[in-house]
Amino acid sequence: MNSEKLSIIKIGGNVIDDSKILSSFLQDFSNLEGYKILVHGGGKVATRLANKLGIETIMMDGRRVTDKDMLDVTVMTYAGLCNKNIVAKLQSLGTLSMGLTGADGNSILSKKRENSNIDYGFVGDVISINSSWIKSLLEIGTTPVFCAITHDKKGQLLNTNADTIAQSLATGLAHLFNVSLTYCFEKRGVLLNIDDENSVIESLNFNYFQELKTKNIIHSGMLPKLENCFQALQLGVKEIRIANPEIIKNPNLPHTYISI
Ligand SMILES: Nc1ncnc2c1ncn2[C@@H]1O[C@H](COP(=O)(O)OP(=O)(O)O)[C@@H](O)[C@H]1O
Ligand SMILES: CC(=O)N[C@@H](CCC(=O)OP(=O)(O)O)C(=O)O
Repeated sequence: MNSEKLSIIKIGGNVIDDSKILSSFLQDFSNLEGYKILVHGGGKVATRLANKLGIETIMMDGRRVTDKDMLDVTVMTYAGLCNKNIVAKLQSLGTLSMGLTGADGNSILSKKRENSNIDYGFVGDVISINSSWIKSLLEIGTTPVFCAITHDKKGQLLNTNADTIAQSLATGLAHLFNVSLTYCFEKRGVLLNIDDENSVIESLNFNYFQELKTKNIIHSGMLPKLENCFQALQLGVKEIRIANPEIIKNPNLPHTYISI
């Protein structure tokens, strides 16, 4: 194992949607030393665009049901609008970055979801990542910026939850780097009371997660996020945090540390 540190940071739709928060985050991300990868969602932006086009949004357990029309919306939004805006801003900050879908460099291979009670449509579950290619990008000084689109290597693009993309990259690179994974969103961390920013759960393990899920204290988009965290820990990722984007600049701010 290479002891070199790799920081994988994921930002969600609410961060991307607020230009002030996004700019401030990208400045901090640019200042971050060492190997790094940015993963972004953009669910909120896709929902808004779909709405403008008269396409209904259906979310099940925090995941988007993606028919052909919705797939087009998500590809345009995530791989186009969001990804290219972020990459352009990073270039302006002096970070040599490259925007990628999973099809680019065959970097993230996935499989259309089957065997689910719900027909999610064109939603992909990650099978593998092209870790050696991603490593070489990092080694030539490039910062990859991944969006939430993958492919099946048969010519089909698939919509994949951005939290899962971050987790798959983290686990797929854990044999090559000392990986830390940070999920940034609009709140300070996982909260005991969603309306109280001061109720951050500082440490969350799997049993406590199950308890809070049963009590509906953790729900919606937080469910796939945490499921991804526990999977990543089992597969060798060393450090996982859920936090506000401010954590990048100030690691001592309250946040949620995930453990098995
Ligand atoms: N206990 C909780 N603490 C914090 N957020 C929670 C909790 N339970 C549910 N959530 C919801 O999860 C959302 C984060 O998930 P999601 O929207 O998928 O994140 P992202 O912005 O990273 O895409 C929060 O905006 C919040 O509405
Ligand atoms: C299958 C699935 O749910 N894909 C997500 C991908 C984007 C995403 O994850 O965006 P956030 O991080 O902003 O939520 C979606 O289309 O909403």
